[in-house]
Amino acid sequence: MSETVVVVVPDADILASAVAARLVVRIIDAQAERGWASIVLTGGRVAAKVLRAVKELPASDAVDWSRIDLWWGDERFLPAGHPDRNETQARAALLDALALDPAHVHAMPASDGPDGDDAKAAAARYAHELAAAARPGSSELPHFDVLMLGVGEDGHVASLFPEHPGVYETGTVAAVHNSPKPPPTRITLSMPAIQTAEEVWLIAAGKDKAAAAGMAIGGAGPKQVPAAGAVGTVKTLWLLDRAAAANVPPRARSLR
Ligand SMILES: O=C(O)[C@H](O)[C@@H](O)[C@H](O)[C@H](O)COP(=O)(O)O
Repeated sequence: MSETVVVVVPDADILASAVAARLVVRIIDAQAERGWASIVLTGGRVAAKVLRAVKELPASDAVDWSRIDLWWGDERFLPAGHPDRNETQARAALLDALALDPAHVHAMPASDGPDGDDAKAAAARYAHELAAAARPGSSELPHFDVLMLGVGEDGHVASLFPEHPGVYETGTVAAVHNSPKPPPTRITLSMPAIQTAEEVWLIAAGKDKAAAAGMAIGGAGPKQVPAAGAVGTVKTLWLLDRAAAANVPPRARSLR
């Protein structure tokens, strides 16, 4: 049974630093335990702050960045190198400064890639890439030590939006059209894929996220508030600043 822990820190800057420190330790532990780490990145402003904080963290030098798989939970379906792509922003924030093995950095396809502007074909390609790295006992997905997610004001995670077709996806990867958050076309892990991660970390800062965090932690339905469905097999971690935690029931809070 997965446990849910809610960690509340004073502000967005401290949140980014705290998540960065937690991520580095988690990667180091995974590499000590399994010789490898597998992390799923996300997009958005908070995620970029976290990655920048990792780059500034001295302990990041304790990570063997050649022994890690990086995946994405979603991507804006734009040409390679487009500044709005989550991959572009992650590379600028951190990845280009690391001695990563390029073969283990699994960016989602771009709209000028082998499938052109066919987002459905590009989603299928990423599903195939995931399956090719599947862990023992699974035919479709690798082991994910940590899957990070930002949280939208409407309660979306990755590119799974309230009552949008993607939240009904039963496969591992879906194409998203007419996204409520621009750009309109995206690729996203499905909720069932997200739920295979050992730990799911939901990271949100600011008062505009308070409603979504409060509803998700308070037990809202995952179709209406997708963040409510983003749970890990071992742990679900809500990492919030005080403003985003304003609606979280006190009983749910734990400063661990
Ligand atoms: O591609 C995206 O936009 C993200 O994957 C999206 O799910 C993001 O994480 C949330 O919208 C939160 O974004 P902010 O942290 O910028 O509010």
